Amino acid sequence: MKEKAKIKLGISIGDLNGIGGEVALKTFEDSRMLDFCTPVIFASNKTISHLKSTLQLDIQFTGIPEPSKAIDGKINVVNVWKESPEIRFGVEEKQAGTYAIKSLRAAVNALKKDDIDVLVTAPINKKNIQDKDYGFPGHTDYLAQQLEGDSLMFMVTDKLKVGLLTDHVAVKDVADAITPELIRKKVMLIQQSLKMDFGIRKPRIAVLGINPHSGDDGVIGQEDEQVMKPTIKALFNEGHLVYGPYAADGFFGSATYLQFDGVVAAYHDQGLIPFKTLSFGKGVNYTAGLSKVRTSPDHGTALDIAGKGVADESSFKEAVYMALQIFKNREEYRELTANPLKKQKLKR
Ligand SMILES: NC(=O)c1ccc[n+]([C@@H]2O[C@H](COP(=O)([O-])OP(=O)(O)OC[C@H]3O[C@@H](n4cnc5c(N)ncnc54)[C@H](O)[C@@H]3O)[C@@H](O)[C@H]2O)c1
Ligand SMILES: N[C@H](C(=O)O)[C@H](O)COP(=O)(O)O
Repeated sequence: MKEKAKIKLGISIGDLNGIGGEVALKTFEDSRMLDFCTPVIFASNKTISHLKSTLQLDIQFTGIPEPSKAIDGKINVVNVWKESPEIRFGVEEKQAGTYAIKSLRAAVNALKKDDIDVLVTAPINKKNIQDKDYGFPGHTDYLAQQLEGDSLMFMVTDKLKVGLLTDHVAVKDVADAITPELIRKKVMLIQQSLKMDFGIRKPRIAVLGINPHSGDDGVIGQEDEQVMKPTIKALFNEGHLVYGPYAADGFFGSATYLQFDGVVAAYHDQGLIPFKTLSFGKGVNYTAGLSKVRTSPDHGTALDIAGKGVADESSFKEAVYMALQIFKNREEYRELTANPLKKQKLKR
């Protein structure tokens, strides 16, 4: 029987002065990882050689002329640039951001052309990536523009999956941004992702309130009364297993989150502080809702430890596993939903 082709996993290298290259390469120091996928790193042979020797990494890689030529069983490197940009670990500077975006653009182009199947992004610095051609606060917004679908910032582990109503939005703009339409759209994206990407048939979803104590019946702000409650009730009445709004502090403090398959947080830090506190190093940042799969570790560029060889690659490894699992789950979901009768097993 013909062996199924390995999933091609693209990697954008992130900020060159940060820990992205280190955690990505450390992940593939364990050659067993090549049994699960074929990695394709978007950077250059010289840059990867430099990282390898400076950080004393035990990897072998192969330069390939283009992503479609990736070889199974190898760590493939595409030459996105020919020059050797200086790597100055720990330094926040424009040049590192420029190369991060070159790598990301090349990887996303390959993803769109199906030269790679999934993408794992190493962290970028939001300030030094800004220029006239790239005006996004992070990967999520760029991918939303480049790929089909509506994006959702979804932070995931086995036990906790937190999706955001508003992601890279300034706190002063959060309340105005949260409308019944937005809540409905994001809740539906979370529900669909839990079904299609994580194989949960009837997901239970909790929504967190915007204000302290979900507003205490209108004593502290009106948003929970006027926007959150009626929208959640309407969704529930339509048959969706959506509950809330829950006061965020007690919800996490009492571990109520364990009773739900997904949690909807109103804004970035409401969701990401508990998420990272509970699972830093094991969590994955997944961009749900789009036509292609992109994951990322749960940390940033960590300039304070860059180049020291002490960065922990666990979350990057989880991001790799999760991208592969979601890709497979989506294939299975497509098969099942394309012809639901075909797969049913008759019980006699
Ligand atoms: N996916 C992404 O591109 C992404 C994600 C988060 C933050 N960022 C960006 O990264 C930059 C720095 O952000 P930050 O300082 O808030 O967060 P950070 O995650 O980079 O660092 C926070 C702390 O955690 C430590 N840390 C992070 N990853 C680690 C690892 N793998 N092993 C050991 N220690 C680790 C750091 O040393 C630091 O002390 C910002 O520009 C931010 O926007 C990017
Ligand atoms: N909020 C994300 C986190 O803390 O992990 C991070 O900034 C990355 O965002 P993008 O995936 O949009 O780059």
